[in-house]
Amino acid sequence: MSTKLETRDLHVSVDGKEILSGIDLSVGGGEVVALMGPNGSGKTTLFMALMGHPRYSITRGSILLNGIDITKAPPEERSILGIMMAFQNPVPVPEVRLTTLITAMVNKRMNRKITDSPPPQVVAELVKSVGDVGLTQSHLSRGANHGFSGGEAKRSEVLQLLMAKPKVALLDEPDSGLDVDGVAAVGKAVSKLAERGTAVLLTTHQARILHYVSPKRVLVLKGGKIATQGGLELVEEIEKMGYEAFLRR
Ligand SMILES: Nc1ncnc2c1ncn2[C@@H]1O[C@H](COP(=O)(O)OP(=O)(O)OP(=O)(O)O)[C@@H](O)[C@H]1O
Repeated sequence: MSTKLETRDLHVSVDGKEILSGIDLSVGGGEVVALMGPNGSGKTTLFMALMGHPRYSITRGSILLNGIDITKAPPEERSILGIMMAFQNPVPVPEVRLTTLITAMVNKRMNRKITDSPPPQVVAELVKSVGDVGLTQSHLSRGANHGFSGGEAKRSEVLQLLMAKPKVALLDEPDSGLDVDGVAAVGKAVSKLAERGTAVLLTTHQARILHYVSPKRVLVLKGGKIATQGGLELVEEIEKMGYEAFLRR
């Protein structure tokens, strides 16, 4: 069955303050939906709520995965159901080598013991994917994201998604801090994820990555609400006008 993630009238508060006020969205397997909006409009808040972060309280509305209400599901359950997030500021995990982390995720997906050695085809795929995202084998043997440059950490997050093959991928500004080649590499990797059937929601402030991922829809958030939605033409308007004028038009 093809994946479908939906939110209905989603209201989210942080520390008692309402940040999102009635978000309705839907993203299906194989689709990319881009989320844009000025700083502070609520993009990260939406992703944290979708992941089930306990600080983000859902005060009204629901989150559905393939029609099943997961609004109250703990983060571990959402992860097991196949929802995975790449963070705006990836967290270093010095104690766990990147290769160990990726092997554990792949083993979990394949219902193997998480400490098992990966099968040869997975090793071959990992070697290729490391090259595709512009990292090197030496990054694999370092603590995950530990001492990685900003751009390397973003590439590492996308590498993890490529290998974990989640049903739903939430990418929070996957292009921030990346050089031109990095945006191309990450853009192509995100596109590959969608081609393989993952439902992709991504936030960005730049048009460039969207030319690689061809989003089905672009949603523009303002003050915790979807102000408008459409196609890539919205991105061109935002680039030309800036958010203030765009949202006033
Ligand atoms: N504990 C809190 N109390 C009050 N406001 C908060 C709290 N936590 C977050 N906010 C506010 O929620 C709003 C949404 O933040 P969020 O990080 O979701 O925005 P964003 O759209 O991802 O922004 P950016 O583009 O800058 O990454 C911001 O205005 C932020 O200051």
